[in-house]
Amino acid sequence: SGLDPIFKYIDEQQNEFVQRLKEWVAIPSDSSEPQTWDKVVRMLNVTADKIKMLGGNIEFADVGSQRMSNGQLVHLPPVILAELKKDPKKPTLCIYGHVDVQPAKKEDGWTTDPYTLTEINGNLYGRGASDNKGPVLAWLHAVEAYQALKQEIPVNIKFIIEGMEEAGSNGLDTLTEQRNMTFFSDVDYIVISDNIWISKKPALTYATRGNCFFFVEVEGQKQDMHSGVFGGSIHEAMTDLIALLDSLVDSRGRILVPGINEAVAPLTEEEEKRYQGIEFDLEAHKKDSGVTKFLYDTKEEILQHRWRYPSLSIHGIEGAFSDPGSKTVIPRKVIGKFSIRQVPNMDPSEVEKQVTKYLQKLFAERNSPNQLKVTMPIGAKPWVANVSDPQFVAGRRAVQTVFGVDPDLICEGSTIPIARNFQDVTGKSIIMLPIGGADDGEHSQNEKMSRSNYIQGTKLFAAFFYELSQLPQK
Ligand SMILES: C[C@H](N)C(=O)N[C@@H](Cc1c[nH]cn1)C(=O)O
Ligand SMILES: [Zn+2]
Ligand SMILES: [Zn+2]
Repeated sequence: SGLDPIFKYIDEQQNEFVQRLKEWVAIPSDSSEPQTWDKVVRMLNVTADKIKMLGGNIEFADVGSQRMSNGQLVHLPPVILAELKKDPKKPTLCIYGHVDVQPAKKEDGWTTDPYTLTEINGNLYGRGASDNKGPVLAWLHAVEAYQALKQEIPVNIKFIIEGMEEAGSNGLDTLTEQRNMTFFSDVDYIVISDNIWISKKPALTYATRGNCFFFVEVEGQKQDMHSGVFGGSIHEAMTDLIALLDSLVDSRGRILVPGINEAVAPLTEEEEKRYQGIEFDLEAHKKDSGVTKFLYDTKEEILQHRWRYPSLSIHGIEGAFSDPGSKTVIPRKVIGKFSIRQVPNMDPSEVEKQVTKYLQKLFAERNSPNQLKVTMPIGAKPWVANVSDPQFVAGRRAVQTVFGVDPDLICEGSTIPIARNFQDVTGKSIIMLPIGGADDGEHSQNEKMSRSNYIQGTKLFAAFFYELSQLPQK
C-alpha cells in the first residue's frame, strides 16, 4: 500500500527511535512534587525542541499557579500548544499527550534503574516508557516518517503536551476554556494515546473512569512525641487517621461512604451481555499481574469493577514513620491519601461532599481534640465517547492495516483527567488509541513498553493520519 515506504522507514529507524526514548526516560520528570517540576519543565523543553525540528510552531501556554497543601503558591509548568504547517483543505487532528511521570526509585524494587531505559527480551524498561513518553514520541516519529520521505502528511496536526497529567492536569481545564475559540476552533478530531490494551490484541478505547483524590489530615501536637512518655495519655493523630481510613472500604472492596454506590448508573441487561463477548484471558491477567486471588471470580465481574463501578484505593500516609528500623514516635500530623475512581453517573462535587460529611461524622464520634481537614485536590469526571463517531472507523481501519486484526473496543479503568473537559468544552470528537501492552506495569516497578508495541504503534499512528484523511470531510 501507499503506507509501505513509511512503515519501512519506521522499521529502519527503530534503533534511533529507541535511543530517543532512552534520552527522554533519562529525564526524571516526576510531577508529584514541586521540587521536581524543574525536570518537568526540562522535559517540556526537550519535547518542544523535537516538535520545532518537525517544523512546528510552539507556544508555551502559562497555566498559572497551584496552592499546595502547605499553603505555598507554586507556579505550574506550562503546557505546549503546537501546530505544524496548515492546509485548510485537510482535516485537523489534535494529539494530546503528557511527558511527566509517576515517581520511581530503584530501591522501590526496580530490577533496573528506572531512568535508564534498558532492553531485556524485547521489552524497554523505564519510568514513562509506556506512560506516556513512548506514545508521545511515537506520534512525533510518525510525523517524522512522512517528512523524511517527503510525503505530505494527509491531515493537519496540532499538539497539546502537558507535564502535570499525573498530578491531575491542573490548569489545563481553564486553558481549554480560554482557547476553545482559538486553538481548538479548527480542530476536527482529538486523539489520546495514554492507556493500555487488555490483551495481546490492539484496542480502541471509548470510556475512562474519572478520579477524586482526597487528603485527610489529622493534626495533633506541635511536635512528634515519645510514645513511652505520652503513649496512653493522648489522642494520637495516627490512630484517628487509621480509624477513618479503615472506615472507607470493606474487605470485599465495597465502598462504605453513604451515597457513593447509590449514584452509579445501573447495569443494564444489554450491557451485561456485552461483557460476556469481551475477550479477556483471566489466567494471563493473573500471571502478568502476579495477583493470585481477585475480589471477583469471573472475567465479567473483574472487567465491570475495573471499568464501570467505582473503586476506592488507599495510597499512603504522609508524615507517618516509614523508614526501616523501630523509632518509637507518635507522629504529630499525618495526611492520609486515597482516591475514588468515578463512573457514570457520579459527580465529583457530590462525592467531595459525601466523603467530607462521612469522615467528619466518624471523627466527631471519636471525641478527639485533634484537628481534622479533608480536601479534594483532584476531581476528574469519567469520559465516554460516541462510538459511532467516524474517528472510530479510522482507528479500526488503521489497526487492521498494521496488525491485520479487528481491534477490541474497550474501556479504561484509569483516568485521563482532561478527556472529559475536552469533550464538554470543545464538543469535538475524541478517541483513545492505546499502544501500551496489557502487562506494561504503568505506575508500577519495572514499567516497560515492548519494542514491538513502540514500533508497530508508530506505524499505527502513521496509518491513522491516512485513514482520517479518507473519512468524509466534516
Ligand atoms: C491513564 C493515565 N496514563 C494515568 O495514569 N492517569 C492517572 C491520572 C490521575 C488520576 N488521578 C490522579 N492522577 C491515573 O489514572 O492515575
Ligand atoms: Zn498517562
Ligand atoms: Zn499515569
